[in-house]
Amino acid sequence: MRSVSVFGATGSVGENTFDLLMREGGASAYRTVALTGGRNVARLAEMARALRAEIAVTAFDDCLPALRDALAGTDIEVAAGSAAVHDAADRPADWVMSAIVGAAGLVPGMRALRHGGKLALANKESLVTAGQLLMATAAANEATVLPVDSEHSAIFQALVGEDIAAVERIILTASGGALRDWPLERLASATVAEALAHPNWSMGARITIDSASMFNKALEVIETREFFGVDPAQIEVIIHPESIIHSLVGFRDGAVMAHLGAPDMRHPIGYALNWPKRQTLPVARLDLAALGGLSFRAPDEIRFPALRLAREVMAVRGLAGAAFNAAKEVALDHFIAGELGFMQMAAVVEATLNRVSSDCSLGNAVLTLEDVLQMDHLARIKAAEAVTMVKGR
Ligand SMILES: NC(=O)C1=CN([C@@H]2O[C@H](COP(=O)(O)OP(=O)(O)OC[C@H]3O[C@@H](n4cnc5c(N)ncnc54)[C@H](OP(=O)(O)O)[C@@H]3O)[C@@H](O)[C@H]2O)C=CC1
Ligand SMILES: CC(=O)[C@@H](O)[C@H](O)COP(=O)(O)O
Ligand SMILES: [Mn+2]
Repeated sequence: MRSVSVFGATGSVGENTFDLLMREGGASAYRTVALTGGRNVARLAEMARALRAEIAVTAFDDCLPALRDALAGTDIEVAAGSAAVHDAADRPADWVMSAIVGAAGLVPGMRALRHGGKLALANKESLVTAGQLLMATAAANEATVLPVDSEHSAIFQALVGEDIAAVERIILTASGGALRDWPLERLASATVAEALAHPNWSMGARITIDSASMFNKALEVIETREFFGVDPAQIEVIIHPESIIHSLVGFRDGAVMAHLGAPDMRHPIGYALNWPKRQTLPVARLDLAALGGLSFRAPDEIRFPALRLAREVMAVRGLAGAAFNAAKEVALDHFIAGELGFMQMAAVVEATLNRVSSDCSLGNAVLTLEDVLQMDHLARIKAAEAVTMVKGR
């Protein structure tokens, strides 16, 4: 029986993963090693009972009593705290879903890779912050990293049987997010609720807001560079409001392979779960006649400064991705808390990169996980200063 673990089980990707595991037979088809969550311990306990997990872990110490109560009378182990989440990744599993949101997902994914096996990677922040290290760790341990981000799964599928050296360009599609049709001058006043109204995808709050600011696409451009090992100049972004084409690969003979499908994360998750085979998945089938047409437009980098910043980060590489992601997370926290305007998020990220690079060289090669975690910590301090500076302008 195949063994699985799901990190971030209670989130949007986690729920979709759980749905597929249950449809494919649940506890009679899979041995579930570890399930982790955050504050939603009631749901974590429900999932752990349904899949008869060996251990359920909440990332937050104060949630332990509630998790223990919810799993009383079962033989499921419980634990709490970020160290317990990391330790859960030391329990070998054949297939591990990395779906914690943010940089908090990096260490569990890295620890899981030490056992070989398959890492289904939704946590794009792992590649943005530590791409070279993560891919080297996977190679050293003969582990397979399977992309779950819809664009990267699409590219991965378009590359089956192809030589990466024959790739001329990779075209990432972007919905443009909730505010894509707003006039530029109105964006500064966008509220959290407005940024959360994604036109096509149902996702966690943080990625949904990142989608509206295009920080999500900025992270994905870097993720593409790190996962596929292509040159940044080969990566393009195109706004495709329908989110039906999930990305495209252009080859040196002029052919362009596109991956199409309904916007449903159970496709890329199911592909990673069943890889290298394909199984029947419960996703809506495309009706092209009903769709009628697909549209595209070039992204505007004034409207979406995150895309320009991603290019700058890729030019430096090294620890710049860790600083960029940490600054983005701090800026997003302040936007969600109502303390920063929508367009001020990019200003905070840019100011943070400037502040960090005046103190140390971001372009240093990433040597260890500790280097990345230290940069993450430093950039959060600098980002908090940048928030004060940007708010005072
Ligand atoms: N949602 C989507 O469709 C897609 C998501 N992704 C990526 O997948 C990842 C997950 O996204 P999504 O599912 O939307 O996120 P959600 O916010 O919906 O879920 C996040 C998960 O992480 C847990 N969590 C939150 N904070 C911490 C922490 N500090 N330590 C450990 N666990 C924590 C949450 O627990 P709890 O809720 O119990 O508090 C939850 O289980 C992100 O990296 C995102 O960019 C990529 C492509 C598509
Ligand atoms: C489903 C998925 O992979 C998300 O990352 C999605 O791509 C977000 O949509 P945007 O294209 O709006 O960023
Ligand atoms: Mn995506």
